[in-house]
Amino acid sequence: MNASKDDDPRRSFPVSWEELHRTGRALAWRLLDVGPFEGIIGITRGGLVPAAIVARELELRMIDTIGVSSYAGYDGPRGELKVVKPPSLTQDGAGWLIVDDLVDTGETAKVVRAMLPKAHFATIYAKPAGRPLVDTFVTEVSQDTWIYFPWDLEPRPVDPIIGLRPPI
Ligand SMILES: O=P(O)(O)OC[C@H]1O[C@H](OP(=O)(O)OP(=O)(O)O)[C@H](O)[C@@H]1O
Ligand SMILES: O=c1[nH]c(=O)c2nc[nH]c2[nH]1
Ligand SMILES: [Mg+2]
Repeated sequence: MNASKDDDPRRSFPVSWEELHRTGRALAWRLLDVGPFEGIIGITRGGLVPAAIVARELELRMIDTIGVSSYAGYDGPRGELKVVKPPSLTQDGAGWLIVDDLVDTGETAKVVRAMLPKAHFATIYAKPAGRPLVDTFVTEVSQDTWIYFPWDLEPRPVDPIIGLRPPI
């Protein structure tokens, strides 16, 4: 089953800024053995913060983006993937690093890899369906998990867990 934010997936995986930073740095450590890279291409928008973390750690200053849009609106259903901003790079991507926050179904990765087939594709998180499309990632979560990134969260009061217990 593929999770979506509209489905109430079985598992939710909220990520704090600190955790994202730590796991982004862990990704940079893994990429150290793969590079050096000419530069980095962030997949907007989710790949922008991870790309900034990796660029800082690997001292990459050539930064490009690919803009991919897949939802009709914030809460709309997932629509057809559209490349709203192609990469500036006109070659096959050899020597370049592509960074996104996660692969889920792998559809975004497929579109991006078709544009730059020789680039190295890295994400912080991977779900099983997308995993074969990623060259390097750090943390795998199950397909029915929805990852909540810190830019999509705000701290809120919650009821005590005991109150959530169903009545006997
Ligand atoms: O493997 P997939 O099923 O294609 O899903 C992964 C993509 O979905 C999310 O982006 P989204 O299209 O929601 O846009 P955003 O990065 O602008 O939030 C995420 O940032 C990945 O890019
Ligand atoms: O914030 C997100 N969390 C996810 O788990 C996910 N899967 C696709 N797109 C996603 N966006
Ligand atoms: Mg994205």
